[in-house]
Amino acid sequence: MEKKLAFLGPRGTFTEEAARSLTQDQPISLVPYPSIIDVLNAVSNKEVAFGVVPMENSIEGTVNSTLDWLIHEVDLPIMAELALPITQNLLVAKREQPLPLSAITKVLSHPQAIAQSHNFLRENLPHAQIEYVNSTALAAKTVSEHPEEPWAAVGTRLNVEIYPLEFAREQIQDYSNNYTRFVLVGQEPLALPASAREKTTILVTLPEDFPGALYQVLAAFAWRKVNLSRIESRPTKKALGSYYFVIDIEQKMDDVLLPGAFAEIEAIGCQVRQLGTYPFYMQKANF
Ligand SMILES: O=C(O)C(=O)C[C@]1(C(=O)O)C=C[C@@H](O)C=C1
Repeated sequence: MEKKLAFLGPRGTFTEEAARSLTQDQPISLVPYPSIIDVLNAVSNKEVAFGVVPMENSIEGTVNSTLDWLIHEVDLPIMAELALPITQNLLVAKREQPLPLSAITKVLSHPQAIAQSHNFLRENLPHAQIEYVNSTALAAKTVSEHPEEPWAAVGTRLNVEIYPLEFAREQIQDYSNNYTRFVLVGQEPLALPASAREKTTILVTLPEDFPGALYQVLAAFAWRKVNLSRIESRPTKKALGSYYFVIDIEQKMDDVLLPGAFAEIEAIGCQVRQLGTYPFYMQKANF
């Protein structure tokens, strides 16, 4: 039976692009889900074997719902990561007379996409109301279904091929070097292409009232010359001021260095949980 992969839908999201790229040529059917949480729950409940969700954007930072759900609500390994170049476009329903920017009353999109285009929107559409929705493609679909309304969506080029839409303006993101990292999670192994870069992500909980604990955690990696590429704190949700540290390590899990570092960190009273050890891919931009 063909395996299924859940992605943040509807059709036409950046997440769909990432999912297609990660599963090229494999007999896997892609199924859209309405939210990041629905994707992760579908994998966790074994409705589908795999899921792809956004994890971090180079302009706006971490997608908190992804990280928090992986930490608190489901226990799914990260199996791969893909960084995709992101270009945002202003899309309007196809009509006989083009809609001038000054006539647009409402702009719909995902909060990350709006945040990536703040300057453009403030300068060109200062009077338009902003409406946040679950994905860029949902915004695009909604705008295409209401051609009578002077609305616009911020989203991918792919939407113009899927829905009856046209470009009001192309490439409206505030910074050209805009990337989003997407992660593949799953319940079973998947054959993935080899990659020159591998990563391991861990979650570290510090003991209370231990001065210098974070310093010691970092020291365990530093003296082993293990490269870290991200350290992020997220609330444990148990008390104000209590945090987890999510750490990305630039190598895959091995038998010596990382177990040694984790044992050293645990010896000072920290807890270490592995969120995944996986290949990392990066798609080149043609901005
Ligand atoms: O709405 C989409 O198209 C998504 O795939 C989500 C998402 C995100 O959550 O960051 C993905 C990439 C872009 O950064 C904007 C939105």
